Amino acid sequence: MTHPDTTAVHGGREDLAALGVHVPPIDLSSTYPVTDLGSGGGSYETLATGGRPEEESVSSLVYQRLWNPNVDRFEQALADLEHADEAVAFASGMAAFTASLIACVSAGTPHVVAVRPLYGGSDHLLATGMLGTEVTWADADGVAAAISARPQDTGLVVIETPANPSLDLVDIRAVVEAAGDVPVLVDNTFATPVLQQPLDLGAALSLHSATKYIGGHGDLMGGVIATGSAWASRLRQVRALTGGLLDPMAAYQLHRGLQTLPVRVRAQQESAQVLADWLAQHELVEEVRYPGLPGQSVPEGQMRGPGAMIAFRPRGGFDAAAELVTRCELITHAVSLGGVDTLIQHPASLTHRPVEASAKPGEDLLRLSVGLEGVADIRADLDRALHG
Ligand code: MET
Repeated sequence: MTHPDTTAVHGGREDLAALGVHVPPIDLSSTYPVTDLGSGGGSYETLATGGRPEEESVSSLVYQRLWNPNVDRFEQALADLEHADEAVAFASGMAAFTASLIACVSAGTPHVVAVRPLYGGSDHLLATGMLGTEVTWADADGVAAAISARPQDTGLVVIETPANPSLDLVDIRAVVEAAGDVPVLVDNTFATPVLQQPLDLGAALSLHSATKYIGGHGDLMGGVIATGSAWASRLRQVRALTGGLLDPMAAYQLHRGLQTLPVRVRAQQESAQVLADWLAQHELVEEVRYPGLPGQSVPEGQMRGPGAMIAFRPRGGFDAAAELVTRCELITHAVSLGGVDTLIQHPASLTHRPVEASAKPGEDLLRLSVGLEGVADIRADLDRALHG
């Protein structure tokens, strides 16, 4: 196996030289020619039920909702980085999460055990039950008990680590052990495969909002799940039938984004460590949450680095937090994360607004996504915003 940085640059590109091109050709076809009804029908059958074009029955890609070569290339590269057999990409992280939940419901196992905090949209989707799931919220320690209350119809355990927005850490191995035969889905958006490979720790599914670090430039929407072949087939069938597709142009951009993912994550992480250390000493800061700070124990062997997301509470409660975000000048006050520019936002008002009161982030908590600017400039902007 090559070094991960090499995989990031070359993954999903193995056949380009034979094609006589240096970068992937972009295929925007909505439909594909069919030679005859017998083989065309066979292709449709295979692709609409989660199969792949390599199978003998596939003579035509038939229709973009069933297959797209740019999406496939991105999926192959991402799967390699996640140490997964396959990956399945979607229109957004929420479309990816939706597909995993629909797969559970359609298998007759609609009960989901979830550990909070999760991204607010994920929490909201589970809490509404609008896809037919029923959620039990549990602590990591309570996962086994929550499953044993409904052993017949529990289809999934959902965790996010580091968690959005508070950077809480969950021990993936321990949850996998507690889950037994029930598959564990880890939202790996904050860590990226550069820092964490959930499948190596026993998880069945590693989910990303690819909009964030994988795209890395705040200019596209996408989601992806890295997993084993059986789950990949189920997810592709859900995608084909429900249409939550990743656009081919976005797939091209995400595939390109993977090439710089390791260097971006390492550089952003380096600045985040500097900023977290500085914030932790700041007279106007009450608390900093960052996996690279002392006392915030990362489960053994789980992460290769603390990442580039920081949560902190300025002194002065909600009013101080609300004022701080509007005073930032270099740092953009906006949701989303993982891009080249630094963003700050107030989760209780925005990303986690729909979360029920008892599970909502504190009203003084801010979330910072550290970008690639000079760290002294980010620090100066934060310092000015903190002092008012
Ligand atoms: N998942 C994104 C975030 O955590 C998006 C936001 S809320 C619409 O910032």
